[in-house]
Amino acid sequence: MTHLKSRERNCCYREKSSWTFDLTGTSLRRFLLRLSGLSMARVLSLFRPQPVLALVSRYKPATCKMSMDSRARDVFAAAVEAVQPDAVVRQSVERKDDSVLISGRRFTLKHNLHLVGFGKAVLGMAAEVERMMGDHLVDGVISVPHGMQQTLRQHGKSHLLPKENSKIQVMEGAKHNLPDEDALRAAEQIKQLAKGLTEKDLLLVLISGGGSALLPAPLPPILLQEKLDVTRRLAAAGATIQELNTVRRALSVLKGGGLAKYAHPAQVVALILSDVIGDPLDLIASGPTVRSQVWPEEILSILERHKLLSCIPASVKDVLQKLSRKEKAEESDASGRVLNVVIGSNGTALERARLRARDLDLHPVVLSPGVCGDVRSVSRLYGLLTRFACSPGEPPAEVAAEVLRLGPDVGVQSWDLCRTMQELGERRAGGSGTTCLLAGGEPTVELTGKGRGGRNQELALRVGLEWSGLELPPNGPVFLSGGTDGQDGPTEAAGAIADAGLCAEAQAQGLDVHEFLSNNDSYTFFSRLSGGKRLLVPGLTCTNVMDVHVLLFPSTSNNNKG
Ligand SMILES: Nc1ncnc2c1ncn2[C@@H]1O[C@H](COP(=O)(O)OP(=O)(O)OP(=O)(O)O)[C@@H](O)[C@H]1O
Ligand SMILES: O=C(O)[C@H](O)CO
Repeated sequence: MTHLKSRERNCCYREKSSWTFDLTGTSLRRFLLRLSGLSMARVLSLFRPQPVLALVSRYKPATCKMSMDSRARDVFAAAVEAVQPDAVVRQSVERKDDSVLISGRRFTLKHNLHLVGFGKAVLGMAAEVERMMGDHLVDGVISVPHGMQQTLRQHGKSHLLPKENSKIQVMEGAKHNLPDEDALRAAEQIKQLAKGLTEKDLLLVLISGGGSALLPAPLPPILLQEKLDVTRRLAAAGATIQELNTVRRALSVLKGGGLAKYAHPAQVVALILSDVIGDPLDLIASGPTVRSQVWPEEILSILERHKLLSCIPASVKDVLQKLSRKEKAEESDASGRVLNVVIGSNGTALERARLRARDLDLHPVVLSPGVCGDVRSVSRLYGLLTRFACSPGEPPAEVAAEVLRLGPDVGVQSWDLCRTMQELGERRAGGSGTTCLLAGGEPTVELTGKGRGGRNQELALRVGLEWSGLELPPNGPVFLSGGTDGQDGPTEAAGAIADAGLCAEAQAQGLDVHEFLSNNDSYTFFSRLSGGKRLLVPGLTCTNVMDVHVLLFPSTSNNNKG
């Protein structure tokens, strides 16, 4: 590897880190040939459809010096690859002769398997289930985002599509992540499939983020439009996903355990790719396989908190009144025949990112998979941790105190903050090389402007701003924030990368960081800055476990070595 020219090296890594390159291209083959000394035949055999990063990661670039930016991108790509829909199914479902093992339980297959699914990642999950189960799969219906199949084909991800003549009916709907008539029809089909099952049947339910919008079934007499209005107003008023899905559950036929009830007496196994902090089963896609008690008072208090009580439709009030009357009467024993299994989460992504960081000769430190709160507080946290990790001299005591004070605002426990600061402190004192701080979660942005952006790009920009006044090593730090679904808000980017020179570079190019921030225009900012080189654009990833943050700190004792 050492004999590769530096331009060629950079080119290889740029391609690898953005993991969208064309595998039929020649540059990666050349790279592998030179790097590994493998025969041409062996290298060509590696170019079968398989996860790109897994392929490249076998060839650890031991002596090659990647830029900080490339390493951050590479670690993010590894995080996303760990939660690819087909991979998470393969890792959690084991087919053994005529049975299937899931989470330590064995289920007998007798051409009795049925499948339903809803969410942004279930297409690839369903395709994998069909491949594994063969003839035992009798039928299936999945509800996926509008345009998903076409997009997968265009992105060369046909392996995530069910085969031709598949037994699975794919229904697309919920344009812009909002329930619509198409999604309503899909929900009805799913309900009918579940309703027809007997005790001999096994129903696999595939669930991932975006599932709530893809499985709308309002309780009569509520109309779809009325339910949509309520959830839309709640979201616009800043309701949390917990509040939003608590309300959705109460107003829905299938959410909050409704689907499992319809499938009774069949055995139900739900495979869940979590996109909610803490992986709460009853909230992910509003928990269609998790029986939950509805307390009308709770719903009313959520609506009151967001000043929406006066504008809820009569049909919603009607349903809430009826619920309070027959609250207990409706309990069913369906839950005894239901197994809910989380098969992938932000934690899964962070764990793979940690391993990849090690491969890249970084020293990984995992902060938490539960970072939330306003991006201003989160960027403040990362600014403080940067001072703690790499400002010259001993970190002032007030930095640690402020980090701990911020904990509740950003959803991170004191224990995790202390452990992280201890590790960063030890690295400061003795470690050489680069530290890789990893975190995940879903911060929020208070939208006040009319620009284009997303929470990841806004967070990266704010971290760059935090760093602008600090005295930092010349070769770092670098911060990457990216949405694992490949889309940050309504933009083509998944996120962006910041470094300590970001603000100065912006100023030199006539871009006013504060102006872009106050207009929530982070995408326009990063697109204009240096030809968009700091944007993270992996394209559609077909998965979703919230966001991943990668913060690289160069060693303070070794500033010039990176
Ligand atoms: N101009 C903007 N600048 C910053 N953030 C924005 C902007 N526009 C939208 N957002 C944020 O983007 C988020 C919506 O993004 P997105 O469509 O990726 O949904 P999501 O929350 O990731 O949904 P899911 O979990 O289903 O993927 C909201 O948190 C919203 O505040
Ligand atoms: O679909 C939903 O409800 C959200 O993505 C959370 O799971």
